[in-house]
Amino acid sequence: MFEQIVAASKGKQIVMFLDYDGTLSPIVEDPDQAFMPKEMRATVRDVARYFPTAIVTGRCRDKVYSFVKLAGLYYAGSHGMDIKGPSKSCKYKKGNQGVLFQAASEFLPMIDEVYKDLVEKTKSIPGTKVENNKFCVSVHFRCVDEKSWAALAEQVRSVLNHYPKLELTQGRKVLEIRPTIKWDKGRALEFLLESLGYANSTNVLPVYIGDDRSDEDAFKVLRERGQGFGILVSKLPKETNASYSLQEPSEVKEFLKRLVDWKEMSQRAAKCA
Ligand SMILES: O=P(O)(O)OC[C@H]1O[C@H](O[C@H]2O[C@H](CO)[C@@H](O)[C@H](O)[C@H]2O)[C@H](O)[C@@H](O)[C@@H]1O
Repeated sequence: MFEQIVAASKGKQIVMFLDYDGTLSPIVEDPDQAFMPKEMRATVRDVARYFPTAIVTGRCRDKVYSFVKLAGLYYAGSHGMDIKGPSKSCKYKKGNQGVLFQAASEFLPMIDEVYKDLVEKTKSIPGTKVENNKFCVSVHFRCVDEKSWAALAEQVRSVLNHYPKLELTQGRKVLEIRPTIKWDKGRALEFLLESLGYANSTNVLPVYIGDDRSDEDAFKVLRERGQGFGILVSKLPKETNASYSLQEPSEVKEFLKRLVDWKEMSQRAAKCA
């Protein structure tokens, strides 16, 4: 896989898109404890030195920033509905990037309301955790007894019946509630490529690494564009639109390190030539 990606990048700018949970940080029981290992942070910092890099996540943007803590990156939170450019000087950044795009601002009051309703409705089911991700809400059932999963899903659906403008999708032991707008991680990827000046460019090679169903929207965009590569992080074989796979975050780190080493070496070689 590494060799193919490097070969395909000849004469092109690699742009890196990285999902957070299950990709940069191992899955843990408590979503508030999903810290990014130090070595991964250092690796992502190096990646961003050589390639425009974006974190694309279902999390609230501020929350994921509190885990990643790197200023030179793009952050697309709430499944890409909340996009911000690098906060420190960056060679790819055009002017003061600030908030670049918020796809669902009018949904904020509704999301706050549904969050409160879900907390109230699910509090009787032990282990449930409801997370407010600003433009979407996650209802976690990783710590819920399997016997109660159906009851929990039923409670969530009963709340959502009052919100026809919100929809339900499922991730890794999590029910995700989001606005029914035509926006997802795939659209966010396209938006970011455009913001970086690569809208219809053939001189770009986007690489998207992710582990969950919502990442499939981005893999699909890459496949349809016939451009770049999706890399699925999974221990098990799965139906996917990704081109390649890695088993776990530690393999993601090794792949990213290799990419940085290769870039450093080729820049050194170019200087000596
Ligand atoms: O797009 P992502 O960055 O992958 O976000 C998807 C969900 O990730 C988080 O939940 C997942 O990771 C948790 C921590 O390891 C784990 O406890 C949970 O079971 C996983 O589903 C995040 O907390 C959710 O809000 C995101 O929707």
